[in-house]
Amino acid sequence: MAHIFSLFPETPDPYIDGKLTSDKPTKFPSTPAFASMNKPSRFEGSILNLEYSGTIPPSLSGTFYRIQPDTRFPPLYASDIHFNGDGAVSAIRIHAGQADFLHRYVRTERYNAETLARRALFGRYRNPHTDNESVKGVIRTASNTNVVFYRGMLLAMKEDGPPFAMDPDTLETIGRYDFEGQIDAPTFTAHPKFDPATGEMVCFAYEAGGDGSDCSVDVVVWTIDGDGKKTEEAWYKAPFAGMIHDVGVSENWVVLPLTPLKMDRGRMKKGGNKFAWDPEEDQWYGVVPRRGGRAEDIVWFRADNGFHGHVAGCYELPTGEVVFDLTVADGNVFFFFPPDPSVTPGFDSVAKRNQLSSPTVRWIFDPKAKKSAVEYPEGTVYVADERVKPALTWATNGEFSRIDDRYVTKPYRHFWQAVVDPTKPYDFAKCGPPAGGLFNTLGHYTWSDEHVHDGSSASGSKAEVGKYGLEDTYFPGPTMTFQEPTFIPKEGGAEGEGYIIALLNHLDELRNDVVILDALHLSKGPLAVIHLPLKVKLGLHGNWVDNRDIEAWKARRAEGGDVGPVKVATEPLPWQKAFFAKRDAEKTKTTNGTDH
Ligand SMILES: C=Cc1ccc(O)c(OC)c1
Ligand SMILES: [Fe+2]
Repeated sequence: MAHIFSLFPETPDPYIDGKLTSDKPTKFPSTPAFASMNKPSRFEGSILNLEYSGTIPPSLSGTFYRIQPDTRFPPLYASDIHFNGDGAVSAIRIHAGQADFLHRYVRTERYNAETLARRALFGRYRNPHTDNESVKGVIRTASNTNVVFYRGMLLAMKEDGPPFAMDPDTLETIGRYDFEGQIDAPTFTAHPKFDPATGEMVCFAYEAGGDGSDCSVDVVVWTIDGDGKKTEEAWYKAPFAGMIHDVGVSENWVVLPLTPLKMDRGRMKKGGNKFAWDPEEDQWYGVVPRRGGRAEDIVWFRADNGFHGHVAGCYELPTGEVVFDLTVADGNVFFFFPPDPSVTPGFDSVAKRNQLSSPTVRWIFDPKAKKSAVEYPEGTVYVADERVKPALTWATNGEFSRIDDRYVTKPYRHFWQAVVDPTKPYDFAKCGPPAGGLFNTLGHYTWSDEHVHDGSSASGSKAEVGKYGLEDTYFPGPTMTFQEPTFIPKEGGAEGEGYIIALLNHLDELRNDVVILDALHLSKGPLAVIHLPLKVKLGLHGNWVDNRDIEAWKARRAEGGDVGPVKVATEPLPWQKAFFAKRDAEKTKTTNGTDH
């Protein structure tokens, strides 16, 4: 019998040569970027008392915030990618052994413009040359990569634009946040780091010198103190306009991993990709001082080609050297940014996609290393004379490293990852290709004593310690994958004592659960599995916020509180003012007929 839908007349494909040709498209492209676990969810809503199995630890009281890209309207280009979707935030609120759910989009400028038009107006990922004329000059960030609790607000962040502030209770968007006028750069990282010793936020931006879409090589690093005051701002030149996604922060240094994913203005103007993988380029690490940095204080270390994942820990040795741990894959993880044949002909990074390995790599940098000033077209770049090699490579094969954030800047022993274990069964028949990667396992890694440089030693037996440390994993079954694991500290507990919370993807049912595990004993399996009755989507990053912090800040942010309500940006960014001034000048010129 014919399926009932097949009785409808065939609707014409709204995409011709990959471009959207209809004002009222009725369907998303049928590409993997919009299918399976990544089919747009597009809802907002709330659920009280989610179902769950097991026991939610009664002491847990707080909210797990996480964010996902979730495209709202059929995109202007059929080849659109997951990373271009609108930011949608989930709040999993846990209290007294129960869990509630709230899910809302970030009202960015992009969101508001597209809502008015009821259709997509912004084109390809970070390429304004592909946008509808009506939105030129509008901040185009989708705020879809991280959601961070900062001084009583939630900041939704994506590295191509400024953060947007949301109410942690209602997830209502308050507006664009410019740190009360202190930061007016066009871009801002999605990975700020908080120093638990000082209460400072260390943050940075790349492609920061111009309008945020012009492939600038300028990198800026800021410190905001615990009272919200900007105390440091230092500008540096990178050797090329490439991606700097995550960052390492130690007591005195900041490490900026520059990935060989390169921007190109010419390619962008032709409507092409923002980034292209350069398999012939080095990976670079810029090391800068946390305090009093000047342009000439950066040291750029070069190493053989590699693809940076997320940072685990970063800290200093008694010698003053900086330990920096992150995953580094041996090829292009972002298959949607392939090599540009006009730059590196003959490379096909898509073919290698499913054979990449992604170990945890430790680098040890000497910030005082001998360096040379090298003249590049866009400025002087300070390059270490000696190339660097990994101090060690631990074959963890994961991504989304997280630590106990109370150990940011300090020697640490534990980290967690979403792990790819290809030796485990996978039900391809039920699930198809695993959207977002086969992260079928959660991993907890414990560095062995000789690799923890704080003079302490692990309690208990060392019998199981392998080459670099212990591995403790949880594999739930052949139809499931994980999103990023987030650590929840136990009050007063030692490093690693607490819980891991993560989204679980049911690839067969297209539904999500939220799992809570004992962080130091993943292999025992979840303490609780909270069941969402629906699919959210594949997300990026999340953070746990203790209810006491939320409540304390609510009081401080109240009218009459000691800090007062969040003050969002009131003026356009400098690049927008320049853009509108130029456009107005051009309009006046043509309407006055001064050209004739
Ligand atoms: C995971 C990395 C990453 C890097 C850049 C992005 O724009 C992004 O958007 C979701 C994600
Ligand atoms: Fe990230």
